[in-house]
Amino acid sequence: MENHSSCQMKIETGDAGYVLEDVPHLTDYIPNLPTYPNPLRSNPAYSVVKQYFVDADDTVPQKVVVHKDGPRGIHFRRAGPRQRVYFAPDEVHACIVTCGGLCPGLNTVIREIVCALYHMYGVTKVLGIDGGYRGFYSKNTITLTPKFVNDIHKRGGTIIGTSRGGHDKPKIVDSIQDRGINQVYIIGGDGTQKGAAVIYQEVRRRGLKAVVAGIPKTIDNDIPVIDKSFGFDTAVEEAQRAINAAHVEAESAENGIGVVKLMGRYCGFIAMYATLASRDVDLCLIPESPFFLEGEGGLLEYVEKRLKDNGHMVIVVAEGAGQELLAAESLSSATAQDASGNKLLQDVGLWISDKIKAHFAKQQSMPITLKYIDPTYMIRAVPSNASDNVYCTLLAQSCVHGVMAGYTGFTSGLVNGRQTYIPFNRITEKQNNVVITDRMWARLLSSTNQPSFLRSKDVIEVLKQEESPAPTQLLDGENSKTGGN
Ligand SMILES: Nc1ncnc2c1ncn2[C@@H]1O[C@H](COP(=O)(O)OP(=O)(O)OP(=O)(O)O)[C@@H](O)[C@H]1O
Ligand SMILES: O=P(O)(O)OC[C@H]1O[C@](O)(CO)[C@@H](O)[C@@H]1O
Ligand SMILES: [Mg+2]
Repeated sequence: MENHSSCQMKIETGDAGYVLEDVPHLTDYIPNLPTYPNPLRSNPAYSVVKQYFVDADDTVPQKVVVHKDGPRGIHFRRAGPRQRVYFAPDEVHACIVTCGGLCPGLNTVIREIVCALYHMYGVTKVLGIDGGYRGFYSKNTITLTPKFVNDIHKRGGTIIGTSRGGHDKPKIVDSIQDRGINQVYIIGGDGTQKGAAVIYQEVRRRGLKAVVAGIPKTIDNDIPVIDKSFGFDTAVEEAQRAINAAHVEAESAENGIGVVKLMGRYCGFIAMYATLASRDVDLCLIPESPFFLEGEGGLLEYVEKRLKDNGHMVIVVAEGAGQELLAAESLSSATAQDASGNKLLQDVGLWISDKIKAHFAKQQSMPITLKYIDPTYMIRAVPSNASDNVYCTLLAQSCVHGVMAGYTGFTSGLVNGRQTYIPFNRITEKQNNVVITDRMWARLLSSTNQPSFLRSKDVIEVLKQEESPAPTQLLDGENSKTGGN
């Protein structure tokens, strides 16, 4: 087996096209570190479990659909407890930070990191960094104990606060170094993981024995490689309440239309799944699929037809959909950004509602009643549901096992149903989005019976994008992991 190791990438290749995209380890830059037997060996809950410890050579394939002569493809290191650990319990000084927007399950992840450290590894020094990255250098810390976090999984939000912007590398790493922190757990989305990668590089450059690990968070589901992000199921479930309300309102009026705007800045996973789950939706609009309003085959024509056929309709629109149409009409700047540099969006739900109202007002022959429901923040501010709670628990425990085993510069993530350690660069190199030529979007189109709105120039554009996949991409339809094919 060949080994190509560098500060950036640690890649091992094997027979039949096997590739291990490994994660860094403390010993890559600090030699001769002492190791200790894993305390789980004497933990009555685990010592009886056969093969509880993960074999050092266990890896998980990114691609599970293979062809007879195809390469075995990229693998990631399997997560789980190792026989030996690189920290003595009383040596550990851990901290947890949450960054970016809220997501159901944040508190569960915090709770389970604290409890895994305490109960599995005997660690008793765990700090919460208050209010995202900027909290490292501008706020006091919060002491986290199992008692303090006991009930927090029942609450939405994050008990340690979050923020956008404020990623000041030298100040953050100074704070880690000055406080003697040697385990940094960073929970957040794509931006946060980019920030974590930068912190890891600086910690390594300074030669600190401090592990930096990420846990992916985003209800948008825009993080690549992983099966799906925690909180996504909860958000889709919560979105049903808004869609149900829109349906009830629409059904009860003559030519009733319910419009629901859901989150999804650059990708439409929440809208797509909420639509598929509901069956009451007649039209779903997402950022990945362009649409147009006027003329033959346009949105307004479809709305008219649907009302004539069925008397009412429900429209679900992801917040990032149709932004180019709004920008073309708007006088305000389309380049406005939040503190992290994310594009600030215009209200597509309001815009589309106004367009539909204006269209039917002009016609006069068909009076409509339109109700616009915007549950945007409601679907992410709720506590996580039962399955997300279990998912969060496994993610948090897997991350703690990896950190105790001395791995660093990684994000914990579920790949094909297995917990793995993924190098930061694989998580940050691109964003996940709905592939509109995949089966899942076709399923949606056939469930709503909506037109695809694709004109020949859009089809050419989509096909062009498909022909030039990212160089590292081996998977067919990898981007549409959620729901699979
Ligand atoms: N390229 C980057 N380098 C360093 N830090 C970054 C980078 N991008 C974002 N960050 C920092 O990461 C934090 C979170 O980023 P952001 O607000 O984009 O949310 P996110 O983690 O992507 O989560 P979500 O989009 O799901 O809400 C912010 O504090 C931001 O300053
Ligand atoms: O108002 P905030 O906190 O910036 O968050 C809004 C954004 O956060 C997300 O939920 C996650 O990125 C997006 O869907 C949304 O655009
Ligand atoms: Mg983001």
